[in-house]
Amino acid sequence: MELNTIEWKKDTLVLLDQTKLPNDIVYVEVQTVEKVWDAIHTMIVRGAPAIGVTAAYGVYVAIQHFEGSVTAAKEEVQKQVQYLATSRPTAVNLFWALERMEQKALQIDTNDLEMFQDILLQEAIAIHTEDIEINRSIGEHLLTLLEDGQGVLTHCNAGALATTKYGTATSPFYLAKERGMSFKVFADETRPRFQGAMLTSFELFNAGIDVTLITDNMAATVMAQGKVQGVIVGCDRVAANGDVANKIGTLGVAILAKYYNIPFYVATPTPTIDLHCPTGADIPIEERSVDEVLKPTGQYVAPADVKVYNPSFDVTPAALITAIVTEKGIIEHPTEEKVRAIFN
Ligand SMILES: CSC[C@H]1O[C@H](OP(=O)(O)O)[C@H](O)[C@@H]1O
Repeated sequence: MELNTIEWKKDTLVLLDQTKLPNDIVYVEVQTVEKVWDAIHTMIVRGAPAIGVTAAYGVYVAIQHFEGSVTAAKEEVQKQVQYLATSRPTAVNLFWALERMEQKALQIDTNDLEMFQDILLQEAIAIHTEDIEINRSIGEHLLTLLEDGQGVLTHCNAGALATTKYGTATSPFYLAKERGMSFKVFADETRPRFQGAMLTSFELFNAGIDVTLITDNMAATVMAQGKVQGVIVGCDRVAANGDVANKIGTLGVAILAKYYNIPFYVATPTPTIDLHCPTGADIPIEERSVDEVLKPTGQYVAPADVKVYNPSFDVTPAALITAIVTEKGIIEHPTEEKVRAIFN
């Protein structure tokens, strides 16, 4: 069953509604910039790279039916870029994509509105197609760090559903299957939104990849039992010094990996590296609704009025990271100097 996280089809943005998985496969047409904002904010589409690609299309959707001068259209682009930037705060891919679309718009030298609109659409499509190659390349680099048959633990969903194909952390699993290799993947459920259970175990099982779902409190056990020889996670923003913001719970897994001397890899598209962000302490961490914790599947699992703290991400310091694995290469034992060098 081929699932498309994001599609540009018949001049319309179509998103797989990830809030309905794994029970229902529902695609939604997103035809206004407000609905693009809502799709990102409510996590119909989620995952740093997928958020970036969706935002890029969102900029085009905002002026798709615009009427007026190109100058006015450019002003509208700038206004809607600012609006889309408020949809979620942590994944830097959102801001990277919006900045790229805005710069493209401002550089277009034409008074022909249709030409202006088409050039912007082509830029969004380019961001979309580039994501596929980035993910495949990350997978190739990760495969050089792994051995066929190893147990690999992953947290949250940095899979095909978080991107446009392959995923980032899951890319080596898909490439391995194409080549007759196989890893034993352990996907933890990843409360409170259960991306590991609802998305990662779903997409890998659907792809015929060996995946075992574990609860969030089992990472230490599978490591202690020698079932895990590597950890691969995604990321939402990498600071210039190599600190990484990723789904809440990542820090705990990194600490356990350090204790059990298990390599901890962060699969990182370079658009997720924010050189303007000096350290992990400077990364804005999204806090989401208390209802995500109180009633994760609709029924209360705690008193309705109890206090809840629900940061959606945490920060793993560079010292706990064995390597940041990008499409451009591997940054072993990341430091600011090494992170900046990947762009040279
Ligand atoms: C390659 S996806 C990166 C990242 O995004 C996920 O967060 P969310 O599901 O809230 O968008 C998770 O942190 C993944 O690791």
